[in-house]
Amino acid sequence: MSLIEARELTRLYTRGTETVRALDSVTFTIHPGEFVAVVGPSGSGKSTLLQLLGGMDLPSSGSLTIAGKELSRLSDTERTTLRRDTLGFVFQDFGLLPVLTVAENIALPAGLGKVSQAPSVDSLLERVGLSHRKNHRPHQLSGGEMQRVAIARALVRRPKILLADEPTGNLDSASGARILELLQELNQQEGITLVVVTHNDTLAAAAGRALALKDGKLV
Ligand SMILES: Nc1ncnc2c1ncn2[C@@H]1O[C@H](COP(=O)(O)OP(=O)(O)OP(=O)(O)O)[C@@H](O)[C@H]1O
Repeated sequence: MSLIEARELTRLYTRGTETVRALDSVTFTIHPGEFVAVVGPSGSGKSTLLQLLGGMDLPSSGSLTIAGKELSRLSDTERTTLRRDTLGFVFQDFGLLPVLTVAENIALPAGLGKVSQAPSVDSLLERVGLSHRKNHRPHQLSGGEMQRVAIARALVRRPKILLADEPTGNLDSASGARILELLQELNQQEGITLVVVTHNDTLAAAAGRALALKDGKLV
C-alpha cells in the first residue's frame, strides 16, 4: 500500500497579473520505508511540494493522500492531527529555540497532545549521539549537532514520515555526511520513510529514488 499518493498535484501562485505554476500536475507514489530525494534547480517547486506534503499548504488542484487520508478532505483540526502524529519535520536552519536546552527542545513536541509510548528524551539523545550535550543550549553546539537535536525532536512523536528541507544545507561536508548517516539509519533500522529536498549530490545519490522537478513538473 502506498504511504503518499500525489495525483496531478498542482499549486498555482498569483504574482501581480502573472500565474506561476509552482507545481504542475505532478503524480507519484511513495511506499512505506522509501528514502526519496526531491531534487531540481532553484525555483523548480521543491519547497512547494514539501509544504503540500507537510499539510502546511493545500493544492490548487489534484489530490494528495497521506496514510490513507486525502488532505483536502480533512478539516483544519484533522490536518493538524495528521501532521502531528504522522509527520516529522527537519529544516535547513534547524529551528531550535535558543532559550531552551537541548533536552527541552527535544521534549517540546511531546507536549502537543498525547503521545503513546513516546521515546524518552534520553533515548533520543542517545539515538543521535548527543547524550553529553543534554543540558547545553543551541548556541553552544556545532551546526551538525544542532541538526541532530532537530532530528531527535522530529522523532519524539514517532513519525512514519520524516520530511526534510535541505537538512545539510548549512553544514560543512563532514557534518553533512554524519547527518546523512543518521537519516539512513532511521530509514533502514526503523523503517521511517524519508522525503528529503536537497542540493547535496551525495545525499541525493544515497536515496533509493529521486523525484526530479523542473519548472514545477516531474522530469
Ligand atoms: N508565495 C509565493 N508567491 C508567488 N510565487 C511563489 C510563492 N512561493 C513560491 N513561488 C514561486 O513558485 C516557484 C517554485 O518555488 P519553490 O520555492 O517551490 O522552488 P524551489 O525548488 O524550492 O527553489 P529553491 O531551491 O530556490 O528553494 C518559483 O517560481 C517561485 O518564485
